[in-house]
Amino acid sequence: MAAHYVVRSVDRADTDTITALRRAGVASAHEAAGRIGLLGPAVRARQTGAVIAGSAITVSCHPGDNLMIHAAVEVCRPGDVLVVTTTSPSTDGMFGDLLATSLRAHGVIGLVSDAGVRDIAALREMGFPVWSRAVHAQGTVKASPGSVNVPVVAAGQLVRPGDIVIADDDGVLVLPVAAGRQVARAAAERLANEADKRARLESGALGVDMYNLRPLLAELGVEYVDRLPADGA
Ligand SMILES: O=C([O-])CC(=O)C(=O)O
Ligand SMILES: [Mg+2]
Repeated sequence: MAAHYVVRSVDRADTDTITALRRAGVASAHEAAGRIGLLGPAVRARQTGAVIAGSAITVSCHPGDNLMIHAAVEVCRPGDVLVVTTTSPSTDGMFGDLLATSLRAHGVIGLVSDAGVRDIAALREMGFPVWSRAVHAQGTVKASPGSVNVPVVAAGQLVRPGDIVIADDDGVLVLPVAAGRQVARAAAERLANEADKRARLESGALGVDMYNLRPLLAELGVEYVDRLPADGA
């Protein structure tokens, strides 16, 4: 039989790095990281406007069974984000407002789940942000073993315990702790640079000039014409 573990100790990123990455948001941090780390878009925000960043507590559950989510609560620390996966695909509603209440009591700031959530109105009402593959009322049991704080794969993305999780309306990004500071710095630079670009675009500047794209378009054989040539070619 496979071994199952609840691992208590997790190496987390420092608070300043996590705060800087939350400010950057998913898209900028993802670019700054070299366009890596995103979960697939099937795991999406179930509310509007929530932005979180924290340390991953990972949970590997049997499909249709939330036993290990309950087991995970006591190893969480304030600022953590619970990342739930199942060992085969499942959209069952294994998480709802009761589990959210329990997690919040232990300082957890949000849930990322490769499975389903339910009680979505109550979750929105209480302001506990969730990113999930599905919203589905299907009930689950507490019967099968799994693990807490082992590496998992969520929506195609490897997540290790303690990884930095950033989530907002654009999706969910996961970064290794070791990369955090450098990505936070690069993201801050990007944002400063974007402020300048935004101002220029606002005043009517064209991207093709700002980014010097006209030579590239010409090199790629893109021709400017007043009307489509008669043969359409
Ligand atoms: O209890 C469950 O199975 C999941 C749920 O609905 C909750 O956490 O409120
Ligand atoms: Mg419920």
